[in-house]
Amino acid sequence: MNAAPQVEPFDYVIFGGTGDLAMRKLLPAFYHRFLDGDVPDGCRIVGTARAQLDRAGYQARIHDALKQFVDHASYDEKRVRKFLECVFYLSLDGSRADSDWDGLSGLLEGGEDRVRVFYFATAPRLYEPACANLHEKGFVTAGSRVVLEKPIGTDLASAEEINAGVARYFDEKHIFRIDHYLGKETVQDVLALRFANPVFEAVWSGEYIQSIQITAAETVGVEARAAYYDTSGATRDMVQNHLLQVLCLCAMEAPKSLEADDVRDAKVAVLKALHPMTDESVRSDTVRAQYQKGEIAGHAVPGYLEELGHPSHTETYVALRAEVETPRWKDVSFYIRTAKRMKAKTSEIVVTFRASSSQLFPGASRPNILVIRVQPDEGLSYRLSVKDPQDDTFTLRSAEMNVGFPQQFGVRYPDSYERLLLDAVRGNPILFIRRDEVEAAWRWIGPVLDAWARDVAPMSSYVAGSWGPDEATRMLDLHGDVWHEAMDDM
Ligand SMILES: NC(=O)C1=CN([C@@H]2O[C@H](COP(=O)(O)OP(=O)(O)OC[C@H]3O[C@@H](n4cnc5c(N)ncnc54)[C@H](OP(=O)(O)O)[C@@H]3O)[C@@H](O)[C@H]2O)C=CC1
Ligand SMILES: O=C1O[C@H](COP(=O)(O)O)[C@@H](O)[C@H](O)[C@H]1O
Repeated sequence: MNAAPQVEPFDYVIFGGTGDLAMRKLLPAFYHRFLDGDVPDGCRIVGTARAQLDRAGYQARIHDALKQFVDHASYDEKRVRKFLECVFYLSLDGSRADSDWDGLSGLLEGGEDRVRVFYFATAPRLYEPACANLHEKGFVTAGSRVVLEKPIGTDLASAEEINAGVARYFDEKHIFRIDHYLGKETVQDVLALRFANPVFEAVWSGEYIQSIQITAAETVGVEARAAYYDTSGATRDMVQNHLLQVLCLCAMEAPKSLEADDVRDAKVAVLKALHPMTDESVRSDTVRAQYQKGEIAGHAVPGYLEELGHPSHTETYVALRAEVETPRWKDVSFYIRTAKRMKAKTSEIVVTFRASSSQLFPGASRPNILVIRVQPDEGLSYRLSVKDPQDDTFTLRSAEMNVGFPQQFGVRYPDSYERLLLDAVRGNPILFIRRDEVEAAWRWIGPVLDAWARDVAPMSSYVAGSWGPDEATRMLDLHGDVWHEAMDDM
């Protein structure tokens, strides 16, 4: 049962309402919230983009998108038609003052206090001019707020510029910088696991933990998003935002409370405690690579450069080793890895504990390993040592405790956007990123990107459908660690 407060009717304006994100994620997420009764009568969802399209044409596109992206069990033709009644479309160029802002006024309901969310599902260069127009045309009211998609900028300077630009028109408390990884239930579970379970709370430090790996592996290539991706790469697309946020949740000290700013203070403290990257550490502690042609699930797939059709220095794979310089994390390696065209789609956090110091079973026990399966198959597993039942001596054997959350709770695990879209309506910022977090993350990752741009470390390659380049295996080997997929041999 949802314990969050019911919302009053709201207006939600999606800039970029015809784009990939809106069709694949935002509108299906709204449909799910509608099914749950969280989009009450009187709500308006207004898609905007420059394309000339009428309302019926837009509704037809969404209809197709819901057929494609909503799971079979949740798709109900009658409910879809009802949901589409609250959807409108306006051809609007957010960057132009002479665009149809009056038309937008005409589509919105209510007065000053009605919640109006302006969601920017567009390239970040639109954020400031569109905010300026919203301000100029009188849309900035007590109940209005903006949601900004990532990436905020391509480096620290551009992020600062975008943040400052938006801040001219909206207070920080009305700016919701979305990071959909924070909306994932299993990412939020990191807090519950760490701070609601004394067993884990007690061992969550370098005294017991040897390393923490955070992986987001995808089987897809860059496909229709090639133009965007080639200017971004895996590090800007996934590490600067999603994976550093996950690292913060794994490494932070207990926040004073679950108030948004206490949690954000605790996260930003981690970002500031990351050991700065130098050219030397970029050489030893980073690996970047591009996929070459290969096979995924029995299908031949082209290499990145073939897919792109031109030369490129953009990485589709990145692995990094980071250190958090706080007493809690002395001598602990944090590994972050993400890539396209890997062997399997999986996002997970893998905690490797130090070997037991007990003399009773010298050298016999394998490390305990905790795996938080972010997606798919959301859940937890814990590998521990038990006595081998087939041996009369005290020989040890590994056993696994495994919890699958959807099975345990008998619920569908929602897409992260379902939670985040409504949190913006409720004005609850806990799962959104504060300005200083974005900038601290760029401050840390920037030197890696700069060093790569100067070719301080080489670009490697990996076969599509593999677990990445050998260089990444060697990077861990130097610290006595192995990637999760190779741990069965540990
Ligand atoms: N797609 C994804 O999976 C993810 C995307 N994001 C981020 O979301 C944002 C959007 O991505 P995505 O949907 O893939 O991009 P798309 O290129 O698919 O869509 C961009 C949208 O913006 C509209 N648009 C462009 N210029 C303007 C303008 N001046 N005024 C109003 N609308 C405009 C386009 O329509 P038109 O050209 O008709 O104006 C289109 O609807 C990006 O910042 C991306 O990084 C973040 C996470 C995941
Ligand atoms: O933000 C992004 O995330 C997706 C991966 O999200 P996930 O929830 O499926 O793990 C990634 O494909 C995309 O390139 C990136 O922009």
